[in-house]
Amino acid sequence: MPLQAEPAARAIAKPGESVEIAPGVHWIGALDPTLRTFDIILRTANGTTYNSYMVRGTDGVAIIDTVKAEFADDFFARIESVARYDEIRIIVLNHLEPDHTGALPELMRRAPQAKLYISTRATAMLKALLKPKEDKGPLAFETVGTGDEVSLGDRTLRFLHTPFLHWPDTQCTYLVEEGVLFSGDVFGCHYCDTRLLNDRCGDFRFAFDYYYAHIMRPFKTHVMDALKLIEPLPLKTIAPTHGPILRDRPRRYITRYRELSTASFADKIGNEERSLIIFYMSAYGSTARMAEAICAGAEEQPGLRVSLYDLEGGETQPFVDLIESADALALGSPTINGDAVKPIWDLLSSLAVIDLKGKLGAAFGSYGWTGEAVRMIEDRMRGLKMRVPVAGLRVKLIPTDEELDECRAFGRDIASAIASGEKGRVIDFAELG
Ligand SMILES: Cc1cc2nc3c(=O)[nH]c(=O)nc-3n(C[C@H](O)[C@H](O)[C@H](O)COP(=O)(O)O)c2cc1C
Repeated sequence: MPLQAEPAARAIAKPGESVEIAPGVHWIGALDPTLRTFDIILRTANGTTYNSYMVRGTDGVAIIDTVKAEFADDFFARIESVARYDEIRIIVLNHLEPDHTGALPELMRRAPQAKLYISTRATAMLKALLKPKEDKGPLAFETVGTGDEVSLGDRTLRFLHTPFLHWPDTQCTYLVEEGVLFSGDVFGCHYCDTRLLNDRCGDFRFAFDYYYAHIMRPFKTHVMDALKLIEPLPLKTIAPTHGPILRDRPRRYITRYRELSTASFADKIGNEERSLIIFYMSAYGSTARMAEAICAGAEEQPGLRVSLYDLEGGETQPFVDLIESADALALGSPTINGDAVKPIWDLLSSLAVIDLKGKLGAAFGSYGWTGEAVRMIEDRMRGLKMRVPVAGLRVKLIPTDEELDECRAFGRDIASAIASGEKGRVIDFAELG
């Protein structure tokens, strides 16, 4: 049974109408059902929504987040169906991503008396976003952190500092009296359904997990910190900025986030040993022979599990979990037209969702005349904040017996670098903020 069966039981998002999702709390967002690719990297099956909310108290109105600029007309029409602009005292921005701040400048023009509430980390971003003009006076905004509150008379908005979910400036906002958590992109997903509510719309579980995997996964440790703040809250509804509003058993989604954030592959299967994974591509077999010799050399190190994969025709996606729990990654590519081959780049780009900082990287490959691939792979590894302690190994055309000995030595050197490094890495996002 839904906890919040009324008043939204029969709600459906219609043009120009808001939807009441809890007493005095209205959805005033926008639907984008034809979208199929979001932020270049994400696919969506049936579009997305830009959820924005209005809270009415005895002492005025608050707007929580806005919508993407192209959908501003829908947003303003929905506001006008439930409030006058001169009633708006508070505008909360849970993070400043353009899909939730596109309509902000126009909202500020229509409701100039309203004050903005943002996290401290959002200050510089807000100024960059709005480019305040000296002659128009200072921006009316206040920075807030965990536990800070703002009152609407009989309604209280309390803020939770939840940085990096998934922007540095992310915060969540909790409506104390109704137990509604306005969670920003946290617990959101790209799924568009006019029925809006999780117990009424279609099955979106795949979209929920997919969104987590691509958007929240890089910030697992921050997800865990945020859950510590969110879990103790009495909750009736989670109101995210994308996808269904989670009013039916909202705690299921918190539990799911905890599951997805705690269980790394290594945690699930146990990983006492250190691990090196070698991936390679080879057109004529030379880089393959190097890879086998490197594998043999590395295997001489006790307590090191070495895996060897030919990327030919293979998918890179299944390897992402494996790489996340490995200590080191060695990539082998021949130089083809002055570059490493595409599957190697595909593998490297698929790793953007995991934290590679401090993980050990090494590169090798056969070449004919210029041999750029190895250096390029090493540069990319460093760009991903991996350590590259052993200089890359190149062999001209077919490796000789002596060169295969060098490959074995290269494998041993990688193994010793793994053995001397510390297992387990500390994720430090401070420099990003
Ligand atoms: C289409 C093609 C383009 C190539 N381009 C380069 C190149 O730009 N620079 C270079 O050093 N070698 C180049 N080579 C030579 C390969 O790197 C060399 O044959 C290497 O030994 C192949 O390694 P493999 O047996 O692991 O495939 C090229 C080879 C082919 C077939």
